[in-house]
Amino acid sequence: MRILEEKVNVLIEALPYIKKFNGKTFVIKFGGSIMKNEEAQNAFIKDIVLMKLIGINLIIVHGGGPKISENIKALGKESEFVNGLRVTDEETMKIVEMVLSGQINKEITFKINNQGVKAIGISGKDGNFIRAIKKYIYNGKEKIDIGFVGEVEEINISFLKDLIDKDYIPVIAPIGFDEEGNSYNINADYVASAVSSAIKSEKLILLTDVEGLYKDINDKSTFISSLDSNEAKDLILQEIIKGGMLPKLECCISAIESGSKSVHMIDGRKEHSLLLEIFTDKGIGTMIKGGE
Ligand SMILES: Nc1ncnc2c1ncn2[C@@H]1O[C@H](COP(=O)(O)OP(=O)(O)O)[C@@H](O)[C@H]1O
Ligand SMILES: CC(=O)N[C@@H](CCC(=O)OP(=O)(O)O)C(=O)O
Repeated sequence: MRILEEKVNVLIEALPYIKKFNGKTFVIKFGGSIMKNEEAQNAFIKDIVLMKLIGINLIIVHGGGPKISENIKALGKESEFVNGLRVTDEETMKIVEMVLSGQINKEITFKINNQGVKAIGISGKDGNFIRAIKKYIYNGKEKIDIGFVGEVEEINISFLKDLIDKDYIPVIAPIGFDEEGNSYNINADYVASAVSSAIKSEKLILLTDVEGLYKDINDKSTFISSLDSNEAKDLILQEIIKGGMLPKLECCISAIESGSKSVHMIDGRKEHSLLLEIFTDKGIGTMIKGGE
């Protein structure tokens, strides 16, 4: 009897959120660091299907960094990163496309379609979707060339809206193009943030391999469950946030400042973390809201 009551309570707690989010659009980034966990990946697919069936429009952007590195290693080469971005020569770009567009994108898309919900896998090269420009890194003194690494210049919003209007879940591989015929490798957080900004999504949700944001990653008591974009900027200015979290947090701030209502960073290793964040009062990760 108690179990039944608990189940009913879960549904009742979710009801206002279900009403609130019906017809709204969420952009969800599925990070490569959690892809090796099969259970978490299957739970993610189920969460996506459920959210779509209750009327939320979804756009998925996926990563795949670890799998790209594995493939590069199999060729006897080492991956090289500058400021968290992969140095991408011509040969590396071919591997990036093969892994992201050819493999991971199709795997996720197929799994969603198999559950009876329509998904369509695209990269930024399909439908002129992500126009990119070459990204340089500045180290204070000079401009560093890291090859075919891009940043988003323009998102083809009407193409995206057409897919959503036809009830598809677009599943996006973070690869861009330019008019000269170049392909670009773009960090998936940047693509998710740019897509979220372009369509002014209700939520941008980044699934990663950490519970959320800590003031000090070595002290679990410093977990931050909610902050606004000004507080997030302060953490960066004070150099409290470092490493892989720095570009991620910058993406969150940029999405908020361009019109996304909220950004959530959640632990993709935890099964059904998406549902727990969206449909419970307390949530489980870090939520960033617009500044006052
Ligand atoms: N202050 C912080 N709070 C949370 N995570 C942090 C922080 N500083 C660094 N990190 C690291 O950032 C990592 C997430 O970034 P990243 O590896 O780029 O994720 P992904 O592959 O999902 O994009 C975490 O695994 C964590 O170790
Ligand atoms: C330029 C750059 O670094 N691109 C990334 C693209 C994949 C990605 O972003 O994957 P994760 O989300 O799993 O890190 C890379 O080559 O690894």
